[in-house]
Amino acid sequence: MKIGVVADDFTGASDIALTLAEGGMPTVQYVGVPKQAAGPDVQAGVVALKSRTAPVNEAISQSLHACDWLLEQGAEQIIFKVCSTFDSTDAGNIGQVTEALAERLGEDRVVVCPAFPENGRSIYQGYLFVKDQLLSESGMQNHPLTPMTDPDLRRVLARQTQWPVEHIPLSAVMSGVDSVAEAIAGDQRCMLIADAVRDEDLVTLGRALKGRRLMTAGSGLALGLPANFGIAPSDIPWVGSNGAGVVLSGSCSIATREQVANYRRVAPAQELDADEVVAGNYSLQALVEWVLKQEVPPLLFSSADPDVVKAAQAKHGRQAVASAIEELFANLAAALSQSGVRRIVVAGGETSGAVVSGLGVSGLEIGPRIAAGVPALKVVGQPLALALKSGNFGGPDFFVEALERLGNAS
Ligand SMILES: Nc1ncnc2c1ncn2[C@@H]1O[C@H](COP(=O)(O)OP(=O)(O)O)[C@@H](O)[C@H]1O
Ligand SMILES: O=C(O)[C@@H](O)C(=O)COP(=O)(O)O
Repeated sequence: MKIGVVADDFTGASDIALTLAEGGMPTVQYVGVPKQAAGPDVQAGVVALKSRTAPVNEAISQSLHACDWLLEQGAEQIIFKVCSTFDSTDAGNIGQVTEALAERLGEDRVVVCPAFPENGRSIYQGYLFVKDQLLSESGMQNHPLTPMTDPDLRRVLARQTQWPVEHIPLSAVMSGVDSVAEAIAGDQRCMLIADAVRDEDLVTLGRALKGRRLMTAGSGLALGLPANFGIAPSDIPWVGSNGAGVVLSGSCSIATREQVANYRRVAPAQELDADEVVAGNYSLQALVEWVLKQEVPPLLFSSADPDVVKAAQAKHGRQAVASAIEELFANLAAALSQSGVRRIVVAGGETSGAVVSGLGVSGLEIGPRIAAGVPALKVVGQPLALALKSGNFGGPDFFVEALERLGNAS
């Protein structure tokens, strides 16, 4: 293994796994820290955790455990994969986990760069933009678990770490590899938010990071890394899994809500109401039976507008409602797969974490892209294909495209 990734959620893990696989590295996504060694051919290992919203100490211990396993597999470089919208709260935990990993790896100066231009996430003057809007005006200010209300990543990160936070401006990045290397060099330990607005900027940063032990990043920064190991881009083979399909959507992000609205027009759909979920009023068996009798892959969704989400949270508590919905999706996925469903499209990072845990998956083979940041996935040892879609990724017809892609041969 050359590159090891500690990913703070499951959609994020498959996002960066796709970038590394497209970059030519045989890549496997692990679900949690494996008990056994990685296969001898794996060049990039991505350990998917569900630590993004975990308490700081738990996130640190899970991340260190993952890092240690990756180092044991021979990883020369560790990426702490965080969200391209820097999803976190003032309590953490990107800063604290970065500190802990840096101490473990003996790294004093850590570049932090969540930019992902292909999906509209760029960083300029330390501010994160989503397309043409500041992060805090992009809809992410309404996220159910990690509302992002401050677009200045230097301030956001400074609230999560004792380390000084510095900045690598776009002018330095555009000046090339040497100028970035100069900005990274220094005696004082710090985290450096790096500007990047184009893929070329990420490639420059990636080249300047050759030999560094740690970086904290979105999937974009991985664009430039395989080349540091002399590896060239390649096509990813795929043999799809045909059979019954379903879409499970627990994401309340803007892109997902549009995808839900569109898919409802062409397929049977059932909304899962948060109050009813918390009250335990849904029968798993009835939902499974409903899915199995549909001719077109149906949609089950709890995705709702911000005012509906806020009302449910005020009534039941933010974490309680999220956990109840995640548990229902996890149980549903397990029951559906046991009943013969072979293609599952999931929308939402936390939701994906719950679903994959419910399915009892240990590893995922990375297939070709369905959309930027979203690969087709094959479950190791099960006849099941998955798509784990980040809340804000994918075009308006993503669910149709994903179901088709999962079923097809490449
Ligand atoms: N109707 C709802 N009310 C309150 N919380 C919800 C509702 N639907 C989903 N959630 C919760 O919101 C969170 C969405 O997060 P996630 O799945 O990561 O989506 P995204 O990828 O858009 O961030 C999950 O924890 C989910 O259980
Ligand atoms: O970097 C990204 O945006 C994604 O890879 C990611 O982490 C998405 O998280 P969710 O939006 O919570 O799915």
